[in-house]
Amino acid sequence: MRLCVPVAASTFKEEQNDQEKEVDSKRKDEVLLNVIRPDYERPPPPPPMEPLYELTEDGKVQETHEDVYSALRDLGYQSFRPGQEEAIMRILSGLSTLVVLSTGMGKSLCYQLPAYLYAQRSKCITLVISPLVSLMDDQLSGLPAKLKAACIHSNMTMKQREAVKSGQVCLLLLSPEALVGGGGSGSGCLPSAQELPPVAFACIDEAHCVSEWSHNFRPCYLRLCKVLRERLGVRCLLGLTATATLSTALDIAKHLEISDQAGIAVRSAAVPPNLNLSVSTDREKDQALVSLLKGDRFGCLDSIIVYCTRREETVRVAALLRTCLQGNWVSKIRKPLKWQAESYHAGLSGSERRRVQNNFMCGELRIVVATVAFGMGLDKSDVRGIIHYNMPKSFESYVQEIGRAGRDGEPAHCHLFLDPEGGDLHELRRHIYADTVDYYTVKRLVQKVFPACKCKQIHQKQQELFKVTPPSSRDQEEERCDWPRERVCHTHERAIPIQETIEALDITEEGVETLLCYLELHPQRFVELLHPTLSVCKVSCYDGLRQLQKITKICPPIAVVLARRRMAGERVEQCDQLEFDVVEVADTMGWQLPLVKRGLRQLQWTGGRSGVLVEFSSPSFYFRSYGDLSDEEIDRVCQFLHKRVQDQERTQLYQLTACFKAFKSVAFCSVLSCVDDLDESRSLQLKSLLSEYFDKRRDGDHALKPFDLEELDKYKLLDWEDQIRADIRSFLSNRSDEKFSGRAVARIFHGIGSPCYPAQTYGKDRRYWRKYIQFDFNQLIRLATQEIIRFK
Ligand SMILES: Nc1ncnc2c1ncn2[C@@H]1O[C@H](COP(=O)(O)OP(=O)(O)OP(=O)(O)O)[C@@H](O)[C@H]1O
Repeated sequence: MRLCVPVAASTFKEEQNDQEKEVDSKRKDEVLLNVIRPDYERPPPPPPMEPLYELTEDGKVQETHEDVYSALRDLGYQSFRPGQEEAIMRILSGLSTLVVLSTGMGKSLCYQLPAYLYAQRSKCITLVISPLVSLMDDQLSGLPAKLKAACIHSNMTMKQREAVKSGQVCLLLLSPEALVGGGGSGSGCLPSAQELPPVAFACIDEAHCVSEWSHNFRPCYLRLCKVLRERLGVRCLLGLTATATLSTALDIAKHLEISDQAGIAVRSAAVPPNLNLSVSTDREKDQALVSLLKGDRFGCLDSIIVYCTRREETVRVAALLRTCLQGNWVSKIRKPLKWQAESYHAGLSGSERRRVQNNFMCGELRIVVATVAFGMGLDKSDVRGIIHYNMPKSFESYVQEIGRAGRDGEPAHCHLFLDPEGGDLHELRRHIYADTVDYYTVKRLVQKVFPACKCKQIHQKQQELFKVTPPSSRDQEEERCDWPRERVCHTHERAIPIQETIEALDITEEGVETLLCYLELHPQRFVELLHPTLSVCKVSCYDGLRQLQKITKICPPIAVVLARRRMAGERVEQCDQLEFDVVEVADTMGWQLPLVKRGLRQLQWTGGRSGVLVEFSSPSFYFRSYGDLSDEEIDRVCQFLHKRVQDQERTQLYQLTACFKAFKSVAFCSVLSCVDDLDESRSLQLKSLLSEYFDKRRDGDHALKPFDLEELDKYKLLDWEDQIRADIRSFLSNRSDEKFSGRAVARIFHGIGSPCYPAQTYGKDRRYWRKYIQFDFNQLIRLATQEIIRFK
């Protein structure tokens, strides 16, 4: 916490002496509560590294130097692929850059070559932030021999850590979590900025996760750029992604602070030319799939991935294929039956998943029937076919998934089965609704995030004390403008327990984190997110009451906790155990949390084993937030958050619907029209629809026009309203001892599990679970809310 009351650190000692002189205990408590240490300043980040090449006088990137070509040869390549040279020269000139290139087009070289050249000039390191820890080892082994690299993980040996610190590696791979949690906060595994060699630049792989408008926004990614700049002093950032619409690319560029148009280095065609695409709307999908795999186009292909949305379906379809493709000859050799098709999903054990993946990688397994869990970072260049048994959730996902075929540039085939009734559409809409929250929930979270502080009263008292005329004119002026330019409160550190919040609000951890991120992204920076921490401290004194009194004298945080309890009227003399929110105590005192925690832990060891046990528990969201927001401002914050959630929902519905319509427009009624020959013109038509989608700038108008959705809703709520209401009433009376919100009921009728209403429990009652999946979710909420009110 910043200063609330200007009392210097030395004053604390004086006040402590006062305590020892046994002054009136009430006075002591007040003193303790007002003790503030000077504000803690984080060590400044190291200065950014000088770029290898200066810009020309007119601010342009220089011509490519001979050193760069020679480095290219050192890494085993003869020439650049499109886009690589521009991106590499920008990074070597210290300019942040975003590279949007299809899968397999060679994005990795854009960080490998500059990392190599920077490390040749001086001892330095390049950070590569990659989302999947499980893939890092594969990534390491695939690097050119000349690049010394390491990856950060929790079980790194001392020797490996030392190698990183002493600059023996030039590339360091790490997950976003390892970065955001490390480098100064003390909780991650990345050495702090002071221990690391200078960072040449940082590369963010899968950079679309940075954009809140992306199909795959990950809250942790948002904090990356901030941490890289503020803690590690990195100025030059390289973003890599294969799937970003122009809008998303521009948004990522904003996060990377790329100001010039040239910063978005390359945008290749959304779909590589060697992929041949087709779509069909067969009613008998199983039969159609078997016909496709027996036909001329797919029958001779060796490596095929079939994507399904649901895990159970992957198992069923794999079994179907094993049966139906029995005795079917494939291209080169007749494979033993068990290698024909296997399923893969995140619910399988690690060893089972590895077995399937390895068999597929070495060409012994022909078909993997998988959920999207399969294929991320798959380094198999000769996958020849991708079949979507269900529709993907967006164009981005589609492009990413088909991009796993034909990475060697040879022709590959992709087919999508589209449910003509829109069944997949309803299934996918459930996932979107699962993430949304209502205004009431938003408000409850906001109240937890911005509890009122006393800064305003203290400030007013100070002004009265020093007879400062209140700056009424300034206040009035501030009232007129949108938000106050300066706040009396300089924010406080707070923690809200993760599990308790999830249960109280019935939102997932990721959902809460996303809302907190939106608050951080707001121009007012309402919160500053810190790495999650254990916020509850329990101190137990085995030697009884007197021991607690004794440690009060040597541990100011304990003294503060007791003082506050005494002031609240509690009889603390009887205590031999204390439990408190350590974040709140540290904030009240203006002390750094790690210092307070360390001090408390040391109580266990004062003079050998002390008979004091100190335990920390309750993993919590940890952040700084204001405490002086007025009621009206709190309402505005809620409105802002709720609108953001609704916009996000509309964007995703837009993407989903746009996807469905586009696929439908190029679909054959039956797969038989494309089992043997490809219809080139329809394949090109779909590619151009995809390009149009990726190139179109939506200028914040992500919203779906209402009629777009209604058009797709075959089932009109009005025709079914009485039946739905009756079912809601029956559900409520069957569970009359439980409390439900309209949203909770709508989720159950859509088959969406949530922390308080899990699928494992509520999914068992098939009378209600998933019953009205085809109806509009928001209308179901409305009906359910009305019935709940009537039911009361
Ligand atoms: N300039 C080049 N000349 C020849 N081959 C190259 C060149 N650049 C990259 N490659 C090769 O292209 C293949 C794909 O490269 P890379 O893995 O970097 O693609 P990517 O765009 O990162 O793909 P993904 O999106 O799947 O991660 C690799 O085998 C790599 O060696």
